[in-house]
Amino acid sequence: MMTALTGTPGTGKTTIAAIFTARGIPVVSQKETMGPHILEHDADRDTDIIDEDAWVDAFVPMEGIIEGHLTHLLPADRVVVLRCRPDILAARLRARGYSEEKVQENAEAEALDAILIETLEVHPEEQITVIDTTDQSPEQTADEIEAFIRGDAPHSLAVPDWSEYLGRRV
Ligand SMILES: Nc1ncnc2c1ncn2[C@@H]1O[C@H](COP(=O)(O)OP(=O)(O)O)[C@@H](O)[C@H]1O
Repeated sequence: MMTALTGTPGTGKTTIAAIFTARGIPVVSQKETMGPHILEHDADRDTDIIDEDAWVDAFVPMEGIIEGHLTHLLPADRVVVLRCRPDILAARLRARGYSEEKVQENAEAEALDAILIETLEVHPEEQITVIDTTDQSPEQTADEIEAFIRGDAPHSLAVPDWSEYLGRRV
């Protein structure tokens, strides 16, 4: 079974991956699988542009967890969408040294439910669970994800309403 761990940058994917690794549950990062599909490096945005369709088409489904903000596009059996309230997300990204432009862009995408909407276009609802990390510890989030993967917790599509953050700086 393959589980995709996705979410807007700053929602906690890397932090959760580190917790799983420490617990002896290996996590593969999407970056490790994208090498052959990098088209160019966008120096201004410090990010690689990848051929997403070619990456998805070539992806050989694996056992375990794959982490990254595009992994919901993969043929995963389950998808965990991490969420974070836009103003808290902005604070996390600023602490990481992101430019203000990238902070606002990601906070807006989170307020718009952008990744969740994409996930719903690719996967049936029962494969998807949404976890709001705003007010909980990374350990708690990792516990919830483990329970969902084991089949001990039902999926949840409880979507927070962050529309008040739309169209304004956070
Ligand atoms: N419940 C939580 N789950 C995951 N990360 C959290 C949580 N609460 C706070 N954080 C913090 O949010 C930040 C998330 O950053 P990171 O894991 O790099 O996100 P991503 O990989 O999604 O870009 C970290 O500083 C982490 O400590």
